[in-house]
Amino acid sequence: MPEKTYVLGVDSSTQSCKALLVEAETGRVVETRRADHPGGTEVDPAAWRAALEEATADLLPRAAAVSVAGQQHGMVLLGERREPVRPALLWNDTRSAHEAEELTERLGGPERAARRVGSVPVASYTATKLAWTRRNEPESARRTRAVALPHDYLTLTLNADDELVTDHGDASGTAYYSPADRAWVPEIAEEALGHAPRLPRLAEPGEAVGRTRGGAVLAAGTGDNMGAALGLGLRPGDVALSMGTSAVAMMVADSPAEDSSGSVSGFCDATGRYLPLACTLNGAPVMDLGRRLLGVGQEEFSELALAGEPGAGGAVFLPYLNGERTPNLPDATAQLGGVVGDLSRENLARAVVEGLACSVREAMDRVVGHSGGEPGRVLLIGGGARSRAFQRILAGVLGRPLELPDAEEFVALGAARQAAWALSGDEEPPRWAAAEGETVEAPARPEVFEAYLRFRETMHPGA
Ligand SMILES: Nc1ncnc2c1ncn2[C@@H]1O[C@H](COP(=O)(O)OP(=O)(O)O)[C@@H](O)[C@H]1O
Ligand SMILES: O=C(CO)[C@@H](O)[C@H](O)COP(=O)(O)O
Repeated sequence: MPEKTYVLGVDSSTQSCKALLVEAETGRVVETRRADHPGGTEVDPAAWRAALEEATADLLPRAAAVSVAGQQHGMVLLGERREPVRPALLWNDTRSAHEAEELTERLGGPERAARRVGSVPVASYTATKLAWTRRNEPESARRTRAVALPHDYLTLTLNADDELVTDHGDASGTAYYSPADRAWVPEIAEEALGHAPRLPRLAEPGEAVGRTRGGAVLAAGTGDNMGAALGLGLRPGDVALSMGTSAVAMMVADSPAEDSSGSVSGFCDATGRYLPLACTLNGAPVMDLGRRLLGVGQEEFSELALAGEPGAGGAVFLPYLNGERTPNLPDATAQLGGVVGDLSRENLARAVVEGLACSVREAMDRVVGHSGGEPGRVLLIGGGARSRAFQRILAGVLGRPLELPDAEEFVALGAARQAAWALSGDEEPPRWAAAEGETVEAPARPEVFEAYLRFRETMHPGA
């Protein structure tokens, strides 16, 4: 029997690095590894590199091709010898909110900004972090020779040719890239940093960008959400909801979003199409906080929330733990309203999960509203999707069934598919069987979402 060919897909996301060894022909996952990342919104890229090495040590030698997908937007400043100049600032670091407003102004206001760089910049976008660094740490800015994204940096560490490369998907989250032109807008990076940094070469979808030292083909990699869309085989009309550190709602599209309201990020995907997306800063860690406060594990927290009443006895939770991006409230904190003397543990857990579900519904409504159509399938993925309470409560708040694809780690699976694509040299990604899954249904609870919006309007009028 001929030897099987394997490819390696990596997801270097906010909380951890996950690696899947996958059969190139079928997409069947044969091995899974994981290594933790440090917490915080500022991380030394060396820690990601160490996690990548740990998670892939015994898998990389078995792979004919490899691809790294990574958390989007993070600013990795590289010096003369390609060494990180300072810790990376992550997508969920809101310190550059003021610079985001300034950049939007400089680009001619929201409408022009959306046309020029695909999205209205918020603090997540890399360009705003460059401007923050120039203003607050001029020495770090001065020492910077090249700017990379997390996945570009990790791909560079694997590349025997030492070339810095990125893809259009992750590039589209920098705010110094034009999705309409599919090209960098280097003058934005230059103005933000105070001098022109080297930017990675933009690889085309499916391109083999080099080889590892062991001889495996290296794909360009991509942003984690683009990886998930590729891993899911997202079809027009499908909505993918990802419940990781962030909560994301995304669809695939044939043209850039250019949403001047700022609700929808106008990203590229990893296949040459586009990926309109709404992202919140507060995903699964909202449930982590809930279970810490109640002193229970994930299972018990889920059971408590399911035992609470729909509407949580009037308690309403705005889950903006780390500021928020959808809606754009970078300085917000979380708020619990409607608390009465007999608030039970069950209803407290319920309020936390309902608040999270409402914030996901808001993100999804914005993306679907922008697409102008009715959604087809709604797919739920990511670590937080394992919570039964979240599945059921979200289905109720959305008022529609949710599909739970039965595979896990779609970002790493998408990266593996990109690696197999680069290995094949074909025009299109390999056809792998779509993941089957369970459908979750629950009675519609429009009143829960209405109560959430009313409370939000009281706390943040006009948000
Ligand atoms: N059964 C569960 N219930 C609720 N949350 C969960 C469960 N399993 C994992 N999570 C949460 O999922 C998150 C990690 O998801 P993941 O998609 O890996 O994040 P990221 O890609 O941002 O690193 C963590 O906050 C973790 O606590
Ligand atoms: O900022 C965004 C998308 O614009 C986030 O979705 C990051 O890409 C981080 O993703 P996760 O770690 O939550 O998967």
